[in-house]
Amino acid sequence: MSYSKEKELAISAVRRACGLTSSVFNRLVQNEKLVKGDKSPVTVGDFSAQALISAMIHHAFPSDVIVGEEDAADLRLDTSESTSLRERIVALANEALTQPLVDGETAEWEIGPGKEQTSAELLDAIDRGNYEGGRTGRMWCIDPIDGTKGFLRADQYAVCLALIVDSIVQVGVIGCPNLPLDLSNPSGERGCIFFAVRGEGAFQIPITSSPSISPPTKIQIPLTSDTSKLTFLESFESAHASHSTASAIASLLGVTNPPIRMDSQAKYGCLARGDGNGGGGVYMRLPVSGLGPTASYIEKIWDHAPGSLLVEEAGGIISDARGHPLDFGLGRTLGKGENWGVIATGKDVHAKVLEAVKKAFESEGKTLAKA
Ligand SMILES: Nc1ncnc2c1ncn2[C@@H]1O[C@H](COP(=O)(O)O)[C@@H](O)[C@H]1OP(=O)(O)O
Ligand SMILES: [Mg+2]
Ligand SMILES: [Mg+2]
Ligand SMILES: [Mg+2]
Repeated sequence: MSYSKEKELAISAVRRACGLTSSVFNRLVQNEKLVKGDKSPVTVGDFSAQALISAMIHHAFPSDVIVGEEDAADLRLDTSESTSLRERIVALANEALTQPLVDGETAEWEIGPGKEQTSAELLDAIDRGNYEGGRTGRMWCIDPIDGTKGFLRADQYAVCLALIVDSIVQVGVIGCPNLPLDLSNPSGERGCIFFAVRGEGAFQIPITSSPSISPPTKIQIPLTSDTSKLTFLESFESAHASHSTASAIASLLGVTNPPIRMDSQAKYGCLARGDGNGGGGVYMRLPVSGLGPTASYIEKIWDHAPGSLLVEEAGGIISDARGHPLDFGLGRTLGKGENWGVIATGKDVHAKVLEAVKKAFESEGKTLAKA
């Protein structure tokens, strides 16, 4: 089955959301940030980008369901703080929704100029992301700002969108407004969109372009069997993934390149296009404490769905620390006790990396057997 309409929609929604989040960053004021129940931050950028993407999906594919990170409960409160946040979010989402189409966008299913949505419609669009997930059917998955802490630091973040059909990711798009097109030239042009459709390869385009304006660049993980040439791609935030276990694994593999520490699924884009020193990369995400059923954090599907397809289509393998595939059919998360971290790398070295993970765990007194 071809997913060309879904791909076009997803790229257009992600590009618009990236424009929105970049402009929000420049105008962000302190009281536009909330702290969620899990202590993580959420901004007007997260809410308005989810409203925008969800409204576009609903307009183009009204019967599809959506799993989105954010919900509008805090925006529906009858307080002055809530009212002013709501007004900002509605204005921002409408500004992005009604922007003129760029070359290659299809007027038939874009919302487009003159079609402002009401506040109620946009709050409902955010809450349409409340779907509980599951094994069957077509389901979109939105992380409107992945790496909100990076976003607030003016560092890396990503706007992430995937289409999952019967638990398999079929389309994945990751927009990275602050990522250099060429990581080895950090002062060069910034802003990349990565995209993949299952069976069709992985691609990068500049955020300022669209696939119909300039041909996308096909990207590939470099082939190598020499693990010592690998570059580790790790969370910037040491509370999100263990830097020390990653470093022990890197030593076992003979790695000498320093790790690239970066927020968000931008790491999957860097892995897929071969950033590092030409020897391929490893996305390494292991819990800070506990493992499997005792892990300190349960991974969410929106944090890995598009990245996993990008890696597979660029010639990589993604699994947990036991080598099990990620299961996107268990609900909104990768499953409590079902997922044991995330490890993604080129297919020639994946098995060797898993061997090193096992050894590193053994020396920490942990076992990969299910308790
Ligand atoms: N305690 C945590 N452990 C692991 N990941 C977390 C934790 N808290 C938030 N996250 C999520 O980890 C992702 C950031 O990935 P990375 O660590 O690779 O930069 C984000 O999705 C972030 O949520 P959010 O989307 O709200 O920023
Ligand atoms: Mg968040
Ligand atoms: Mg996220
Ligand atoms: Mg997020």
